[in-house]
Formats: sequence, C-alpha cells, structure tokens
Amino acid sequence: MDATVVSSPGKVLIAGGYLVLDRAYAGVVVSTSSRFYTVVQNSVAREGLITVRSPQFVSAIWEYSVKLDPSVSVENLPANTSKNKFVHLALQSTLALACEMKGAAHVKSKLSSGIDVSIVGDNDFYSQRAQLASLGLPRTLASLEKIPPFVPTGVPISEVHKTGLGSSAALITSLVTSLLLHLSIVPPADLAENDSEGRRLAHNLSQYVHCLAQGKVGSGFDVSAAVFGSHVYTRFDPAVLQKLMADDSSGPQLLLPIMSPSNQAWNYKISNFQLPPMTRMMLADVDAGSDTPSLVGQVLTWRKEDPLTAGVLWSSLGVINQLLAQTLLKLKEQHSKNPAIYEDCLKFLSTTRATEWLTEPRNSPVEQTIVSSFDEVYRISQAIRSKMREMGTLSGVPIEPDEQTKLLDLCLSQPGVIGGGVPGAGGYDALWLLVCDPSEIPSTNQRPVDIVQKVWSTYQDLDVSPLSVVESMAKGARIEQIDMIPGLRNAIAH
Ligand SMILES: Nc1ncnc2c1ncn2[C@@H]1O[C@H](COP(=O)(O)OP(=O)(O)OP(=O)(O)O)[C@@H](O)[C@H]1O
Ligand SMILES: C[C@@](O)(CCOP(=O)(O)O)CC(=O)O
Repeated sequence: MDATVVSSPGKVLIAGGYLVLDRAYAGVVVSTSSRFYTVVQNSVAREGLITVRSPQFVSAIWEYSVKLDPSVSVENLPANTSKNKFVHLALQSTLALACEMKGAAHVKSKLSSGIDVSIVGDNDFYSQRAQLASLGLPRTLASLEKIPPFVPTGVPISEVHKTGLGSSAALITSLVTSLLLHLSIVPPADLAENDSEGRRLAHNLSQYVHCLAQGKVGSGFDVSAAVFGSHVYTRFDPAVLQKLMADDSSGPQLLLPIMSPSNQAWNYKISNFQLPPMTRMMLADVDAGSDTPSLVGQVLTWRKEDPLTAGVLWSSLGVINQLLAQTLLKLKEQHSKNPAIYEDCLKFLSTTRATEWLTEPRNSPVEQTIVSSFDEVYRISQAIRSKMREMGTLSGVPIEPDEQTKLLDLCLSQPGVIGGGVPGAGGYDALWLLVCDPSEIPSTNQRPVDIVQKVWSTYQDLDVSPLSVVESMAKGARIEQIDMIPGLRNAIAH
C-alpha cells in the first residue's frame, strides 16, 4: 500500500491575542505556507508495532506497541531513549476512536504488519540562525532558500529554538489526520472539501489531543488553522472536553460521542478569511524569546482584577479586530471587481509610505476607494497595536515592548508597508508585517519585501531574522503526493 501523506499549515494570529480565549471575541488567524508533513506507511515489522521518526532531531525515534484488547492501549517500548507525549497521545486517541468507529478487528487488520510514521516540519518552524551562520549566509529570504528542506536541527526536540508558528498543533493535526485516512476512518474525498464531516472529525480529535498534551484547554486557533486554513476564529466552549479532560480513574471513556462532527457542543465558528491579492505577509524571528504561558497568565489575572478597565479595552479591541478582517476582505472584493485598477493602485502604494497614500486625490473614484481601503487597514493595524500596548502597560506585561515598538515603527514607515504588529500573545520573539507585493513595480523603485529585508538585516538594536513563510492559500490540512514535495522523500529515508 502506498504511503498516506497529510500536511498541515502553521499559523500567525494577526489580531485577537488574549481576546480569542473568550468566546465573545474572535481572532484573525493566517495559515502559513510552512507545513508539517506526516508520512504513514505499512511496514514489515510485526503486528501492532508503530515506529515514529522525526528525522530532523537527535534521538527522535519512538516505538510503540499497540494492544487492542480489552481496550486500546499504546505503550512506549522500553528501548525508547526519550518520550514524546504529543505523538503518544495522538496515537492512543486516534486508535481508540478508530476502534469505536470501525471495530477492533478492522484496526487490527490495518496494523497487521505494523506501521512506520515519519514526521517533518518545514524549516521555518525552527530558528535557522545557526544554519545561516554555519553556511556563512546573511539573514535574508534568498539565504533561507539555500538551506535544504527539512534540514536536521542537530539537537533533541526539547532543545530546539521554535519560532512560534504552532509546531505542536500542526504536528498533531497532520499526524491525527494521516492516521484517520490510513486506517480508513475518514475517506480521502473528505479532505478534498474545505468543510466535511471527516475534516471536522479530524479537527475535534486534534483539538482534544492538543489539549491533553498541553494539559489545558487553550483557545484552539492554532489547531483550527492547521485543519481549516486562514479564518476568523471564535473558540469552542471548553465544556465539550470537560468530562474527557477530568482525571477519571473509572477507566477509558468513549470518544466518539464527544468527537463526532454532529456533536453540537463543538460550537467553534470559522468564517472565511484571506489576505488581499498582491500583498504578502512577512514574518521575522526576533532573538529574545518570551514565555507565552506566563504572559497569558499575567494578562488574565489583571483582567480579573480590573474587570471594568479590561472590559472597555476588550470591547474596543474586539471591534477593531473585526474591522481589520472586514477591511482586508473588502480589498479582495475590490480586486475581483476591478483587477486592472487594483493592480495600478498596488504599484502606487508599493512606492509610497502609508502616511502619504491619501495626500493627493487619485485618478478615479474606484482608485480612490481602493487606496482608501489600504489606508484604513494601515490605520486599523496601528490602532490595534496601540490598544495592545495599552493592555501591556495596564497588566505589566511586555506585549509590545518598547524595543519591538521602535522596530515596528521603522518598518511601518517604509514604502509599501500596509500593517504589522506582534503576533499572538506578543512579546519579544516575533513580528509580522503585511506589505504590497504586485508582480511589477516601477523599475526605479525597490520592492517593499526587499526594503523590509534591508531594514531587518541592518537593524542594530534587536537581532532580526526573516522566515520564508507566506500565507497558505490551500485551506488547511491536505493530502500530499510524496514526490511533489521537494526534499520530503529524502528527508524521511532511513
Ligand atoms: N518534528 C516533530 N516531531 C515530533 N514531535 C514534535 C515535532 N515538533 C514538535 N513536536 C512536539 O511538540 C512539542 C512542542 O510543543 P509546544 O506546545 O511546546 O510548542 P508550540 O507552542 O507548538 O511551539 P511553536 O508555536 O513555537 O511552534 C514537542 O515537545 C514535541 O512533543
Ligand atoms: C494569548 C493567546 O490568545 C494567543 C497565543 O498565541 P501564540 O501561541 O503566541 O501564537 C493564547 C491562545 O489563544 O491560546
């Protein structure tokens, strides 16, 4: 049987950090071209043996033996030199659900000769500073292209420097979904659809596994982006997982009634979103990681202590976050109505600073409308930054610390830069920008992407390194052909 390969994208939360934890507010999440790939193959080992490899890491082979009777149990073999809770829980829960849905005999036959699983993530998920330094390359997008795909990191997983793209959510989603396909629980046709029962089953199970592995129920936007792609996300009520997450000694509980796509308690909402045509999201890894859980804890504590002030801030941010999504979507519409004029506008915007976009009237009302919409995006994104800084000051948490403010202000004053900020929970470790990126610009001008790269590579006060991600247009998890992904076959050969 051929390999089953499923990839899932990473994410960037461009608006809605902290608010998205509350069902009353939504977050704007962009899925990334950088993906995790899980390759599942039948092996010739022995019945019930599952071998999982992550060839980008040192000591990253885990063997599990599966018992299906009297209930599903997946056990680490004593020879394993390390453990991987995320992988282990994904196997245990997916096999348990598969047995409930198709019976133990079906799963037993699928495992009759054992299976081999390989997991790799695009280079962007892990900081490539050390690679660039060892190759003697400057920190640019062109240099990143010279690093082989799925390059080994040279360290165990526990020591790798992650970039915040949501490696664990993308990993769990690709692993869970590939197993559901390989075990014939979800038909491949379901993944050809943006929304289908199979995709929703994969979502619910991946959310559950991710919560179990992290020991808490988060907002889940990272898993939903890995499953569905870019969207505006409203979280599910954590009550859906309460019983399963409770430490219950009365033995294994049934998963299907809870994971079922028809279970209405999964009340997450996903509304369509995509960045405007001819723009590009840029992401930088800034070298000074912050501890997201502790930032989140402090902000939430402050919100409880000062509910009145926080309430006002949350509602105004809630409104402008939505406005950002709507204005970006409006641009997509404007492009489809007037593609040629839209492209002309982009040429103009690419060569002019945002603060000067509206200083002169445009040639036609349509042009004026398009340029005004871009100007609105700029102003909304600046307003979001300012409110997030306020949240930081009030809660005593460095959400957009001064060092990041200085760098972002410099980036946002460059020609063709539309918006930007600190993604997710903020802190010191990353920034995102949206820049104009039409196919042509006047030959006397530099492209905004290149201008920004120059700013980053010459910036002195912080150590900034670009990531190669752009927005993924494919809607979330998808089936892949192994030879269509450059470097994949080679990366998993052992
Ligand atoms: N390539 C991989 N193969 C197997 N497991 C992986 C891989 N990458 C990540 N993991 C699992 O995910 C865990 C990291 O999860 P954690 O929740 O700490 O990161 P994260 O919040 O997703 O990070 P980031 O958003 O920065 O990528 C690792 O300990 C490991 O179990
Ligand atoms: C603060 C929060 O809203 C966003 C954290 O995002 P990230 O993991 O920093 O991308 C927490 C969450 O939604 O899980």
